Amino acid sequence: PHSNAAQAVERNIFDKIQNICASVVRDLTTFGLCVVDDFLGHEIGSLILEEVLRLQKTGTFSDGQLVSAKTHGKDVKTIRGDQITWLDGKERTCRNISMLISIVDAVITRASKLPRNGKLGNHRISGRTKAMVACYPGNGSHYVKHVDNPNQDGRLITAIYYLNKNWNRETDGGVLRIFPEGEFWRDNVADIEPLFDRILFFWSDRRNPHEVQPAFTTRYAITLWYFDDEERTAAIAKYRSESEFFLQIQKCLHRVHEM
Ligand SMILES: Cc1cc(NC(=O)CCC(=O)O)nc(C)c1Br
Ligand SMILES: [Fe+3]
Repeated sequence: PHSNAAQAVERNIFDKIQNICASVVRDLTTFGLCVVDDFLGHEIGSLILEEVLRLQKTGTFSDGQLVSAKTHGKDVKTIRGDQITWLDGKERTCRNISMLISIVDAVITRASKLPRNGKLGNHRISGRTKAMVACYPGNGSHYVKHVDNPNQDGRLITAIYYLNKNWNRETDGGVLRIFPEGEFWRDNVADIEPLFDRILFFWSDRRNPHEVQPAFTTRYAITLWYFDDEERTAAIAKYRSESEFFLQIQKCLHRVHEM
């Protein structure tokens, strides 16, 4: 039962989705990345943040990966890196995160269907990963420079929604530094602050190596990866045949042992 106010919010958001799609297509095509601020508005953004904080309190986050902090080349201590949990958006306790997911789905789906546009037009996007909710503990943990999809695993677009109020890069760090390929960028980098209610889209492949600089305040983000149909189908087929291949090898080795 939607109240009039909720209906008004929903209409407002779907209006916003229209013009966000156009800028996503234009910016992805031109710059390889797209930043949209004030994506859902303060109220809905805060509801999403509350759900993430509740998830963290109820301990659903995995223990962050252990990263060794080196000083003068010596492993001095291992610190906890980002803690993550995966949501498919159907969880009853995460209605607002589910709404975020369906809104980002709507943006990506519409953007991929916009008439005659850049590279996005040639891609059919019909699937995505679950939503990865990440929390950097703010103990100086960072994320090393990497490419999300270096070997054609099917992921075309990375979408990251940030939840950090009053973020100040000078004191809090945690900037996402992207090293975009492409004419426009030359040797420049794109420093993206993980600001509250900001969403970032970028090509997941080698066009966008990126790193998270050390964060000194707890840093939350929700990431979705959208699949290019063709590449994903091929990746699954490849994976199946490879695992089939390794199963054959194992059987042979097993027989050898039995001889
Ligand atoms: C687990 C995992 C996390 C990330 N996250 C980022 O790159 C940080 C983006 C940000 O929070 O600004 N990337 C990959 C390829 C994997 Br796998
Ligand atoms: Fe990444």
